[in-house]
Amino acid sequence: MADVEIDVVVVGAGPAGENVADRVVRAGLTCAVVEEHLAGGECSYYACIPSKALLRPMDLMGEVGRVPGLELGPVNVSKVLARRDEAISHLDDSGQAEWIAKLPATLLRGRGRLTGEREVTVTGADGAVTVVRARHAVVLATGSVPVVPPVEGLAEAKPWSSRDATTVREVPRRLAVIGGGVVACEMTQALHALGAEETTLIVRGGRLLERVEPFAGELLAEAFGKSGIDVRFNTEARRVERSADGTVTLHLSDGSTVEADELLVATGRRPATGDLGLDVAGLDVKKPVEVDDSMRVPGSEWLYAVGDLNGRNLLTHMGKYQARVCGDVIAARAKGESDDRPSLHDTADGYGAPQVVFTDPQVSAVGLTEAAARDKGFDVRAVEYDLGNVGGAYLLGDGYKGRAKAVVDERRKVLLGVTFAGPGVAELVHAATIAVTAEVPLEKLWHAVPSFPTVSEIWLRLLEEYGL
Ligand SMILES: Cc1cc2nc3c(=O)[nH]c(=O)nc-3n(C[C@H](O)[C@H](O)[C@H](O)COP(=O)(O)OP(=O)(O)OC[C@H]3O[C@@H](n4cnc5c(N)ncnc54)[C@H](O)[C@@H]3O)c2cc1C
Ligand SMILES: NC(=O)c1ccc[n+]([C@@H]2O[C@H](COP(=O)([O-])OP(=O)(O)OC[C@H]3O[C@@H](n4cnc5c(N)ncnc54)[C@H](O)[C@@H]3O)[C@@H](O)[C@H]2O)c1
Repeated sequence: MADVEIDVVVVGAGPAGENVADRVVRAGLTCAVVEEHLAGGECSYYACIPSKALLRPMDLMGEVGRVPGLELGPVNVSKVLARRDEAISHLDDSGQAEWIAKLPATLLRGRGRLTGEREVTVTGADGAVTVVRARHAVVLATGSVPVVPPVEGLAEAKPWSSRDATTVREVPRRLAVIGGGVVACEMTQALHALGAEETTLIVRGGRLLERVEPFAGELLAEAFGKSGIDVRFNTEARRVERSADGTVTLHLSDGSTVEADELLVATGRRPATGDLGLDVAGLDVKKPVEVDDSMRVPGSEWLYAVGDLNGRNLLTHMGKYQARVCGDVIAARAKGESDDRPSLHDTADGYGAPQVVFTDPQVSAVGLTEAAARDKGFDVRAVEYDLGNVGGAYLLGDGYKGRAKAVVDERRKVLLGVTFAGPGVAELVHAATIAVTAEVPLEKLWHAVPSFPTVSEIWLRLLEEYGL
């Protein structure tokens, strides 16, 4: 048994954990990062990167289809999958391991577990055990794992998780998907475009993307329907079975059945708290690890949690933001400096994280929806505008269809949230993020003149709708 003493120990080398290491090392501390699978985490190999690589051809097909004079050729699926494989480095993390080494930080391969105050025990694949003691902080960054609902026969039918969908080698001809959130919508559309001819989406509720403004899910459902994806709202799987020839049969709550070659379950994720030794710190393994705005566990001097594990916002960019706050605050505290500088508090999560759903139409949003703002007691006024009537959008393609909505705090005259749905709206959301998080008064926003003819002219239209 080897013992290591170091300033900071990070458990989990996903985007959040890696960024904590980066920040503490930049500040002059030493750091060890514990990783049991691939350095780079879920995002790099099984989530953001492969899903977006698979969605890009569908995105371009949509664009080309809207511009007369361009021809759409057949999709070469094997080349699309080969590009996906390049994007995920063929599931080889040596590049990331090198990046960690160059920080420099120490990569410890194995499963990390809290075994005492400031102590993590790492068990390698070969059973070798290393006990690592942190002088200043232990940061947990173990991410999240998919949830499989307790439906009769579902687990036995060996459904796909998002990992199977994003690393797909052979696109099933018949695909069924359970869920109506981001993973379900993105992967349904990607796989349908890549050859899943019969695609059925089984949605428990009455709409897609239930956390964003309703019009976004409605536009997406309309596009799904047009492209031949069969969306069944207000429907649940009651029983699932897989026959000897591999066919999966879903018995649905409305009495109908769906047959498919593969079934993707995309019903959300839960924090990866299992076997992490959270009891050592008196924490409940069934819940996300609660943290304060410096990402520290309340009541602890040394334990922090960043990324999906703390349940604030399950998004890579938010995990990395939290990691920057966390790494910097650990360094400040280690040096006896003030930990009260503005950059040492997580305020962005509180505004409502920016997010892009890379479907066609894309959906991008930041801040609060109108309903959420009203629930929080704000004095709200919301304005909407049809994106198809914006010159820059119209020029992007015939029949451009989209919508935007701004939610205004009437008392302070600032934006609480903005949502866009339509082709190519991904890049619009950062301007909205600046307006929302910097609380730019509408009177000032009026002077941020959008270029003509760009889709950004939507800003002018929304402000005019508001009455400026
Ligand atoms: C299909 C899909 C697509 C997505 N697309 C996007 C997107 O486009 N944009 C976006 O912002 N977000 C996206 N997300 C969400 C994003 O993947 C996560 O928010 C992000 O990966 C969280 O980062 P993390 O560092 O907290 O955790 P992870 O990336 O999950 O990394 C955690 C790491 O910890 C390791 N680990 C776990 N337990 C232990 C242990 N006990 N010891 C040692 N190591 C351990 C794991 O092996 C893993 O490497 C997507 C998610 C899915 C499922
Ligand atoms: N582009 C992106 O930013 C992106 C892409 C993919 C995933 N993600 C992140 O990953 C996380 C996980 O995504 P997700 O789509 O799995 O989760 P989600 O929470 O977004 O959606 C889960 C869906 O499953 C449904 N559901 C839950 N339990 C169910 C049950 N028992 N039966 C039937 N339906 C059920 C919900 O109603 C919801 O529609 C999200 O928080 C998301 O932010 C982000």
